[in-house]
Amino acid sequence: MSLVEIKDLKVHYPIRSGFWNRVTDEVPAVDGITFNIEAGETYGLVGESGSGKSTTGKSVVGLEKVTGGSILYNGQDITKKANRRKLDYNHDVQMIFQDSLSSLNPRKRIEDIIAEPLRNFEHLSKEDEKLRVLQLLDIVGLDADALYKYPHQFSGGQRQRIGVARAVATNPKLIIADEPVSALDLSVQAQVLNFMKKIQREFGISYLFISHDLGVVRHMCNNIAIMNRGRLVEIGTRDDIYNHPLHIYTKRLLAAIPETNVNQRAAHRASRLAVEEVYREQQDKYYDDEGKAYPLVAVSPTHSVALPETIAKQLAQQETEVQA
Ligand SMILES: Nc1ncnc2c1ncn2[C@@H]1O[C@H](COP(=O)(O)OP(=O)(O)OP(=O)(O)O)[C@@H](O)[C@H]1O
Repeated sequence: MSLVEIKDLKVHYPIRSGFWNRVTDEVPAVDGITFNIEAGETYGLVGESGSGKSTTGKSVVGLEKVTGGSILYNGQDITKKANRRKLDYNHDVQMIFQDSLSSLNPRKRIEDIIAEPLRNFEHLSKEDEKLRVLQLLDIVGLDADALYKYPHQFSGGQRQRIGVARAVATNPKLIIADEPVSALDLSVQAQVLNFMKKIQREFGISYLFISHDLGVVRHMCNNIAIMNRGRLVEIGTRDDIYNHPLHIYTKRLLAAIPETNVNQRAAHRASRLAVEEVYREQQDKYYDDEGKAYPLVAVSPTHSVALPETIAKQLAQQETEVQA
């Protein structure tokens, strides 16, 4: 049994209009997605802005009401409130947000911010609480004098590390990290990601790592799902996604990773243009008549792509021949 099993999850937001504010339509933000997160792994959920990643993350934490499907945590469906309570779910599952400035209360000192989940769930003595907060600061590489400061007195990278310290305070089993490093400079990104990995090793945490950037996800995730217009278009291991991508949307995301090697830039630009041309000419092949992604089809035990079966198998075959 996987730690988390997301089965045909749907979250449709109602659109209201008119004098009576009636529901006249809906936005299928998440439109039937299925994937599993194993204990101790970092699972990547990747897609452009508006593809439904954050809505998925919020549903897993229990912050979003789901329209259909289920989210099993240790085999229990946590879309039902009674199960969340029974499982102590709010203790076991925490979230890290992109915008550390707005997610940390500006009027509270760091000591109180990090201690907040401890006060909610652990009820330690004052001395033990302080020791634990100091320990957490140490783990994320911040000095003890941080205790008495406020969020605005830290850099973006340091604030994000404070967010990580708060999220791991209660030894959670799963952390939903929603674009945790997108607002940071490249060098600081690497620092925060390394802390997240270190903490994962120490505490045995699983991450659902949400990002628009396949470049960042490569360093973090063993398994990756690519999300587009509320659906999953490709699922695979890191090797499947980076070395044998099949869906044109995945190829476009890969081509959008900036090339850091100056000598490779011309080749990178040429391959990016080639992908865009395929997209322009063949995009009908990749989506159904309503412009939606097809159901996923397995082309190997680890790799699935959202295409009609014959096309999926044909593309997988071509990919194998190119590699050989
Ligand atoms: N509360 C809401 N009411 C109505 N529509 C919403 C709501 N929240 C999100 N949406 C819509 O649902 C879709 C998915 O949004 P979501 O925030 O999950 O995407 P995302 O992939 O996380 O994008 P971003 O990275 O920009 O946050 C978008 O079309 C968005 O406009």
